[in-house]
Amino acid sequence: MFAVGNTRELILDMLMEILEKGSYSHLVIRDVLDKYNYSAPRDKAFVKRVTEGTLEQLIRIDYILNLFSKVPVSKMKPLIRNLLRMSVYQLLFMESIPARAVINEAVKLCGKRGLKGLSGFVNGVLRNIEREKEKIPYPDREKDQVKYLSIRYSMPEWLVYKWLAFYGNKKTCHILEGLLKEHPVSVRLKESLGVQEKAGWLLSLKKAGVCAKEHPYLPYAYELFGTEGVRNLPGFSEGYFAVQDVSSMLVAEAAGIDREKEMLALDVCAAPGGKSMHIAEKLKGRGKVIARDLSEYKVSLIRDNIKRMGYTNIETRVMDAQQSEGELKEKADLVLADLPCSGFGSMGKKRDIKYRACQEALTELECLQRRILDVVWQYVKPDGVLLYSTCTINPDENEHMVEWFLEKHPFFQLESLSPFLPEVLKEEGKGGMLQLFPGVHKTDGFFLARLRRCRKA
Ligand SMILES: C[S@@+](CC[C@H](N)C(=O)[O-])C[C@H]1O[C@@H](n2cnc3c(N)ncnc32)[C@H](O)[C@@H]1O
Repeated sequence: MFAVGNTRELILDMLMEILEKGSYSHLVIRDVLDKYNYSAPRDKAFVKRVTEGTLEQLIRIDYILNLFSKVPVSKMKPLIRNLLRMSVYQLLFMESIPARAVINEAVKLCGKRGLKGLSGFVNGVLRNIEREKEKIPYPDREKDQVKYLSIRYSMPEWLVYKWLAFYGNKKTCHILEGLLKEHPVSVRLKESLGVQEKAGWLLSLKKAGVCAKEHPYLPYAYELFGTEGVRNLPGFSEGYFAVQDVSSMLVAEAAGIDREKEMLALDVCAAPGGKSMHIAEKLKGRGKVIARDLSEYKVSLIRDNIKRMGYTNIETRVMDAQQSEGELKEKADLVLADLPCSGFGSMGKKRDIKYRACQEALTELECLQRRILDVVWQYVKPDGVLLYSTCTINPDENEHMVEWFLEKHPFFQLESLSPFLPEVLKEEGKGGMLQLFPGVHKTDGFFLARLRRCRKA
């Protein structure tokens, strides 16, 4: 079990791993919480909150540190800069923790990690911030809106600039606010579960201190509050549920599966298998899903999930979606192209995405998306459906990508998503594309388009 002292040490190590070594935050946090699952829920909640919060508010925290420290954040020793960052997060955003405790623990940790000589510096910077925290001068919104929003919401300036240009002031502010709101874990409960099994699951979650709320969009979607990790929850190993954002669940809904007909669905970028499994479930054993991904490792993630959830009608394959698989030409009733993307829609859960992104990487991703789309449309039978989706809110990867595709492949047509969507989204999906935004919709940011192949090429 970890206690207060080493709880903070653990957070420091996690931040070093994520911010200095480049590991993915959601994986680091998940692995640590799984490893220390036996620890007190309060300690686990603290570790998660401080680590995620520090990442979420990093730009604002660094801005403040640069105001109060003679040494710029970029020139500090990595251990010191991350110790200061996590301490500033606690001073500014966790009122329930006495400032004295935050500062003392930081000074102690500094010495424990062999940097006793810098403990005076750490002490001084944190004390000054604590004293002045109500009077911190932020950039003037009127004079420099981009800078103001960037620091206020800890979003890189180039992204704020891009979103203001695409979406305007009001929507951009909604998105920025939405990304900073609490993001509970959402899960898809197997629709095939009986009433008693479902009631038993809800009860055992309650006993485990987890509050499960039905999501307003879909009856089998639940949001889980008060959990620091899902793998140890009741029902996980039994395969009762899959972790999936509600936006992603809409893809299998949009597939419009006719349970009377056998069908072949092909998911060309399927790992870890969330949408493939959901489609397999909707098929109810009629027909098959072929779930492909780029590497053996990625496909092993799909296999693990299929095994846990108990689906039998999914076949997995390692395959680069840029390569053509001749035997599948015009064979699939449904092709799902849930492509690698910038992931801006899931920044609320994967808090380091915003710091990793850059325009060059976006341009590369768009080229990859075009190359994949240019191959995978061929698998769609005449009269079959191609679903294109991303978990981003970047129009170049979404609406503009669909426009590009339709121009090049005019034998596809957008088809209304409305018949497949929950009531509140029907209007927005009627043109065949649906863009969901954090802070505007009750989901992560996500894009979906339904394209019908009208004839042969
Ligand atoms: C958005 S994720 C897919 C999520 C998945 N559909 C789900 O619902 O669980 C994109 C996937 O594309 C895969 N990928 C990236 N490049 C690929 C390529 N050239 N061919 C096939 N898969 C690729 C990645 O490994 C990643 O698993």
